Amino acid sequence: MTFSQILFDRIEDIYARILAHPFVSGLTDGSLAQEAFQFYAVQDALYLREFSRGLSLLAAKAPEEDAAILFNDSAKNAIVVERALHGSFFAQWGLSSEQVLATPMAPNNVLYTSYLLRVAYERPFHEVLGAFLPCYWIYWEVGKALVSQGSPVPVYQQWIQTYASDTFAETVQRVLALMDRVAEGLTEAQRNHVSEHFVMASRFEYMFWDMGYQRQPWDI
Ligand SMILES: Cc1ncc(C[n+]2csc(CCO)c2C)c(N)n1
Repeated sequence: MTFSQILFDRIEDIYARILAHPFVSGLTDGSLAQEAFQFYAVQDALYLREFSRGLSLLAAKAPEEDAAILFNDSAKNAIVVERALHGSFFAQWGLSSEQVLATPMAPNNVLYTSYLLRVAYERPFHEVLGAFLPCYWIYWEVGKALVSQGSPVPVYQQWIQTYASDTFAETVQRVLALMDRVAEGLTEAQRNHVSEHFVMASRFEYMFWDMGYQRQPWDI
């Protein structure tokens, strides 16, 4: 059993809850309210800016050149994807970049991005990798799970295809291979730290979809 398989076993329940969440099932059956998807997409643009900064830190800590290339590319890509969102989805909805970037972050988005950046600034490479891995892996798994059903809503279909694409699959497989290679040199205690970050970030992935579905307000 590879280390990444052990990691995925730890989030089996979280992953099942993600697939069953009405935000995710609503993408394929078309029942997800457009307003909830819009809320999610705006929050995701804000998330991607922070995530990209975290990836730059991960690249700076990379122990080998190939890993540095992978995460520097990904850091750039997260910003390119954020801008592409502005150019397509947001333009269709009549939202300007200024409006999107002036939107306050919702509570679960603050939680998730603050956690990622704290780990990225403070912890060693293997732990940062554990925290950033669910972002790649869960989106790929969800993309693969949804693509055969597709969506009657063109915007949702476009979203599904992004994450079920071969180019995205290739990136995720590289990150997974790196995780397995890095794990070979870790002690049991170090592996446990990786696993704790992996589980925590996976919880935040669930909470991010739930944030979109609820259009999560600040209660105070
Ligand atoms: C909450 C949230 N989690 C994961 C992703 C997916 N994702 C974002 S950046 C990136 C790698 C670099 O492009 C990946 C896989 C997302 N969009 N939003």
